[in-house]
Amino acid sequence: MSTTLNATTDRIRLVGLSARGHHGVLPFEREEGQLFTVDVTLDLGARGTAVAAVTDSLDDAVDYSSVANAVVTVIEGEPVSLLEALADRIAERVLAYPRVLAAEITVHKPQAPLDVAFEDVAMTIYRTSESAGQSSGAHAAEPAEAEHAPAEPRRFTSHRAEPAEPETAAALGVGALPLQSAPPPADEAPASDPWGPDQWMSEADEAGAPAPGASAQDLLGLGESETDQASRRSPEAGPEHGGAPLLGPTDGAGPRVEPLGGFEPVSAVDAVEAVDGAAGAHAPEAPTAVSPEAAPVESLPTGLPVQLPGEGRHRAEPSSDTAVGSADEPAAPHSAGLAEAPEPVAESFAGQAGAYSTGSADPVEGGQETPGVEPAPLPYGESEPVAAEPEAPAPAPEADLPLAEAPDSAQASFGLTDGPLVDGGHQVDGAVGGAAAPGPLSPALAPSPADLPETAAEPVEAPAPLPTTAPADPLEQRPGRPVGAVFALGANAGHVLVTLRAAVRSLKATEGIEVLQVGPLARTVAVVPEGGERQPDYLNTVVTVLTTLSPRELLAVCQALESEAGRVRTQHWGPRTLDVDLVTVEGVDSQDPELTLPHAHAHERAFVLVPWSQADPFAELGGRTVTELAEQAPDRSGLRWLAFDWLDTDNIPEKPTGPYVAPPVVDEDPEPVEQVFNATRNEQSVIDAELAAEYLAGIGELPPQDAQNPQDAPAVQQAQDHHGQQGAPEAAAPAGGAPQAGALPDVEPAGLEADNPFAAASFGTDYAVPVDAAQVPGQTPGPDQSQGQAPEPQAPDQFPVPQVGEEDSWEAPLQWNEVIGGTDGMGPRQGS
Ligand SMILES: Nc1ncnc2c1ncn2[C@@H]1O[C@H](COP(=O)(O)OP(=O)(O)OP(=O)(O)O)[C@@H](O)[C@H]1O
Ligand SMILES: Nc1nc2c(c(=O)[nH]1)N=C(CO)CN2
Repeated sequence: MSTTLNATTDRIRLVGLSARGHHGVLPFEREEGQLFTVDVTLDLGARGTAVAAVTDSLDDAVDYSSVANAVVTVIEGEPVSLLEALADRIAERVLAYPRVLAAEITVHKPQAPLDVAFEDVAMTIYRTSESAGQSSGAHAAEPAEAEHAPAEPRRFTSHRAEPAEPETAAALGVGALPLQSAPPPADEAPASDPWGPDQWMSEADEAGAPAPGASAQDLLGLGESETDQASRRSPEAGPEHGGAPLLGPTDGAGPRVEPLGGFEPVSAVDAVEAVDGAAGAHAPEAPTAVSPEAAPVESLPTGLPVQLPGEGRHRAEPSSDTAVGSADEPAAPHSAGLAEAPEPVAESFAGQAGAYSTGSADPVEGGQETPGVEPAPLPYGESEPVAAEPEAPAPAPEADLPLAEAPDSAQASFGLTDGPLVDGGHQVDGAVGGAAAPGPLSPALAPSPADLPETAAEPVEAPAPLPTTAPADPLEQRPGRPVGAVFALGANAGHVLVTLRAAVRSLKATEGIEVLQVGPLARTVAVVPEGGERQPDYLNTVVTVLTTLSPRELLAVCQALESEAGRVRTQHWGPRTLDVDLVTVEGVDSQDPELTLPHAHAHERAFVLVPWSQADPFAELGGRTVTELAEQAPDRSGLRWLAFDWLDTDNIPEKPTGPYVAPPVVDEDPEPVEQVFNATRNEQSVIDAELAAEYLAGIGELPPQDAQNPQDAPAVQQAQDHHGQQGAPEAAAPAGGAPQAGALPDVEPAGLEADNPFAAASFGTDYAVPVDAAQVPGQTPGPDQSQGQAPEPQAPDQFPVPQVGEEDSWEAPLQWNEVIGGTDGMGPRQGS
């Protein structure tokens, strides 16, 4: 196969078309997806743009925006195993456009699961239009043919430059234009495709786009598999590496796999170039991103040791039945400077959609939502685009009502019903479910018992029947569309690793919650109240989600997870088998002591901020980036390591050592909770409504029509029960003590041992000592094991400074490493 790509042909180049795809050989690639970026050079032949140049009409041009969307649709479409197959499908798609004589496709897979540091894997193929080849052989776009183009301009001005109109191109006489050998379907996404395209990324999913699906011929013999690639020690060994210039002729059957020096995804529009100069413009640009695998440990703010992931990265790991997929993040550039930088979920939650708007069919920018249109909910995995052109009447007047005045019709289309109302922590009896439709998340997020470890917490149950009345508590309100939320998890007693894994699984299985990202596991020095007893290191992580639950329901989820992990509250900031805090809920600001949002201390906790910044590099909190906050957090030096594959492998760094701390035992009766309504919804903070619309489109749902209806608000019964039993005492107490950013204590590190975990947390020294240095069996002080108790908590009127103890006082205690980790369910050593 020859090429028409040369300096004499007109070309359109789209660079950095990025989207999340689920292509790959490995199961996790199929499940979790990853970033793919595509560069496309369309060869229009010699003077291929001459007609459009004269008419200045899009009808006579190749609509690059349509091409861009078609490419993204392929990326997001049916998963394939090999880059070869993906590139071929993209080539086939773009070659179906009239006037496109040939195309060079480069597919970047910068997060490919290689076991070596790398920046990118890129495969380039070059394909000519089959018809071009047939009609004019290797010279599909001879200048002589192109010269006919301007001769009859009136004949083609009425044609749109879309696929499936080959006659249009033929009429132009601009080269030998391709026949439409692969007429595209109107709907590119297979109905059963569990990774159906994000609606907002495929709005130009036009009828002219060709069908995906490479021919067997194309799929055969086009190079090695990604598994083979991954097994090599270097990606340079591709079959055709290093040969042809990128815009020069290549063997159409021979994709290239190139290690590139990085790339910079850019928006399709910005990136489009009408390349009319010489070849060579395809040189890799200076990298602005550091791939996770390639990033040095030193790139982390704290310089802490990092366990590089064995499979490239760690993201949310959907359980086998949670492959919703459609809420995956859209194209987004990599973050820079992070040792592990999974692509951000659609947007940082601080900038997401106005989910707490009135919720009743409120229109969304971009026409993603269709007020009044209520198609039947689709099962997960089915992709039904949200109508782009609403046929329904304008939003009802009540859509603009304040939240407290939201109509009672709100819940219907979400179907998140059949649960008791969480009414400030008290179930309202007599509730009746309002909607029969299943919740949009429930089918896909239904727990799989097999997925749960032995000690896994049970998934939070589906909401129960609904009451007819409820207080106008903003925290009770379910969002009008899925919103972002962030959970922080920490544990330092019991089987910590098992517990945290179980908690993540439970979150994934919780109805109304879709886990987007699971942060790395961070081993952190325990931050304890000033004067408090030292504690073993924590393992911390953060989970970002999309949710349709109300803030109080999310708090109930937190408490249910804690209870399922066997947590009992014996002291403020005491050792715990599991602590789950709700860090943020998009659009919600609350000073309610029972549920303060954002969490009162999150902005100053490196053990929250660092995993969070890794899970969502673009996250913001209080107007500052989480990354920045992490760097300034007083406990930042208490980070010992990060592990990114912690859900998938036991091959994590050294687990915390020190005395085993038995889970505390409850010793007090619950007290009633005094409900305080002191929350607001800050709709001004919500700037991107499309994310949620895209999410809903992806799961085959429309936004709820009646999400504000408190009577339809469900509850998590299990969580509710736990809340009432165990959350009450502490919930009744003010959760104050949160300092303002910038008012943190300035503590000096003098006199501390570098490997003193408590000192490290307290005094901001750069703590990056090898883990072994901290392993001093029997030397780590901690609470009294015999009682599992620690001193009384101090009044939380200031940021607690981690306590620096005197000499270690414990003797030969059971080492935490012996009980903390593993999935074997082994309990603490007895009799030691
Ligand atoms: N954003 C929030 N997330 C979780 N709990 C919160 C939040 N805001 C307030 N609370 C209240 O805080 C109470 C105490 O929570 P918890 O026992 O987890 O505190 P802690 O872990 O000892 O301290 P911290 O909340 O500072 O981590 C809970 O009963 C809950 O009602
Ligand atoms: N390192 C670390 N320290 C803590 C943590 C935690 O999760 N990690 N949680 C606390 C109370 O929730 C108090 N201190």
